[in-house]
Amino acid sequence: MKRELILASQSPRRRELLERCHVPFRIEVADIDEALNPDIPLEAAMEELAWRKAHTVFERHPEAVVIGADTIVVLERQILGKPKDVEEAKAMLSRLSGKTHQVMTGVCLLSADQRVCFSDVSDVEFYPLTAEEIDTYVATGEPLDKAGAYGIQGEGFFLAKKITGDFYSIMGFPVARVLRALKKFDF
Ligand SMILES: Cc1cn([C@H]2C[C@H](O)[C@@H](COP(=O)(O)OP(=O)(O)OP(=O)(O)O)O2)c(=O)[nH]c1=O
Repeated sequence: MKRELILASQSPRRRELLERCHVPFRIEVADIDEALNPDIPLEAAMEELAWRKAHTVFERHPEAVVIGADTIVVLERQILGKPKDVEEAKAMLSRLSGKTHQVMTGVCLLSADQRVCFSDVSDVEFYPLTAEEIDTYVATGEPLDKAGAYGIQGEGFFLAKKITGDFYSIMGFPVARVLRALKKFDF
């Protein structure tokens, strides 16, 4: 039996990257509390959060294959999520300036008979940023819906000096790894 594929994400980046896989899918957003479990290692907590997103939608469609994902930025063991306003975006970028941080993405694929969850970590080194560069970038509006207040794929291209890891995972979706994991599912 062929199953329907559902992406449980409102992220336009995840939709765009899954579209590259040439597999039919639709989107249904899981509106959940995105708090991370502080009692387990961060990688495991990211996988659990991705699982919660996928499972919320899977409960409504138990015949489907559902994908959930979540992305955070980690600087010196502190988590940077999405900035709540322009001031917080500027503060986040000032903290990231001249340093190396991690971008962690948790992914979970779920069906009635299978569950594949993993997390993927990349290192990103930023150039030292001037206050003017930060102000100009924040004025584009791009940082506000993004973990760590930047989008490497967009106007934020000028921030990073070095990336070690999967570029697409930094965008929010390690698409090659997801496609490989999807091959185990019948849909
Ligand atoms: C670091 C970084 C993050 N991001 C984005 C990816 C994610 O959309 C966002 C992190 O927020 P998430 O909570 O992972 O995702 P979301 O709220 O956009 O969607 P949903 O919860 O429904 O799945 O930051 C970029 O687009 N580029 C980058 O370089």
